[in-house]
Amino acid sequence: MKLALIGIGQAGGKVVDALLRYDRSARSSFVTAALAVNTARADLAGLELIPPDKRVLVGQARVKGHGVGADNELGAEVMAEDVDEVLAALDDVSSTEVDAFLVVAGLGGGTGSGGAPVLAHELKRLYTEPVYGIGILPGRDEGGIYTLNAARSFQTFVREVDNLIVFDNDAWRHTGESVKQGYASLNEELARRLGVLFSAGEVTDGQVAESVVDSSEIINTLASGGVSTVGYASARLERRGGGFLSRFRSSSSDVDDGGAMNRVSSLIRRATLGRLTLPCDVSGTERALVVVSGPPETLSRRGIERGRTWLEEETGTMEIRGGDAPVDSDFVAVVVLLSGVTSVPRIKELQAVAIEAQREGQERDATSADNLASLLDTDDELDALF
Ligand SMILES: Nc1nc2c(ncn2[C@@H]2O[C@H](COP(=O)(O)OP(=O)(O)OP(=O)(O)O)[C@@H](O)[C@H]2O)c(=O)[nH]1
Repeated sequence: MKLALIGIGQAGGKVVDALLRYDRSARSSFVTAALAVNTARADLAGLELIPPDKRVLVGQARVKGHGVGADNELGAEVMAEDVDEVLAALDDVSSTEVDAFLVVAGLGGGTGSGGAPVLAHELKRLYTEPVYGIGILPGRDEGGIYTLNAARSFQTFVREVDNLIVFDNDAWRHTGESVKQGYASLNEELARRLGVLFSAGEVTDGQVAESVVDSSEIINTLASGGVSTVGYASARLERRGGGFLSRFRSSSSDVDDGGAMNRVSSLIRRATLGRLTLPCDVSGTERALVVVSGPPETLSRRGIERGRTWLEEETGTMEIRGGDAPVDSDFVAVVVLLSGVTSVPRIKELQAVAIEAQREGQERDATSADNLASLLDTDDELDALF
């Protein structure tokens, strides 16, 4: 599947960099265009793989390249003011080369949190291709403002995109490690999962899949809308004698042997029941997609079928697509995309924060109205005196 990636804010830019790194190392070429947008000049300069002419500084007139300091209303305003500059950087991307747009942002800060929904809205207005979001939730230890930003931005972002794939930093923090210490490994983890998913169907090294996952299957799975989460599991392969290439010359009787079948079906279970990018109860899933990637002889169709049947029971949905993606690798990897998940404790928690913030805002407004009324009363009394 061919994607145009747009990373907004620091987290967004770094995740897009990580996706480019995956794309190059796996020689998968699912990235057609990659763009970084930020209000902070230094964050753009710190990126590695996004070409310098595809790094767009917005809000210069307002914040002079110094960032918006976690003010996501300001982040939204500067994006709205400078959105034409961002769209101009996408001008050379022909929509025939792109199957979808992917807008990536950390939802706890200011630039990405405020800007991503605004840009997604514009992209949807201008292009017919789907616009997906990748939203990164803050760690609980990052403080109230990050949680509040994420709570507000999440609600808007999910409305503006065709599907929001969520990564919860909090669920991925290693014990004793702050979220910041682990960013590089978190980004690599997310890039690996999305990389396997989106590179499915893109021909690598002339390998042909038995039952290809093409872009329309990814699009149909994500068409449930709402929120998605991604699971992953992999197994290292034992090298057989006769050198690396001999694995690709195995006879057809090896192709669907019991070992390969069990390996694939158990990887599908592990990917689903292991740590998801956004932990949730999988029984509230609307649609799912399974991608099994590895050397051709390890891609057992019966294993995929068995895994799909199990996933149908586990998720309660019949809308499960699946297929393989042959690659020259020492691993078999499985990605499970669970789309339209509804039973997500972390989202419920954020919604409660958003409702509470709205209630406090209304109370504050009501209190200021009361104060105003009492001031008016005083004025009336004063008027009465004179
Ligand atoms: N997974 C991941 N999360 C990140 C990364 N960098 C920052 N974050 C998270 O993203 C949120 C902050 O967003 P940033 O992207 O730094 O902020 P910004 O959008 O640049 O906005 P401002 O700095 O306020 O202008 C926090 O919750 C961070 O934990 C990263 O490289 N990977």
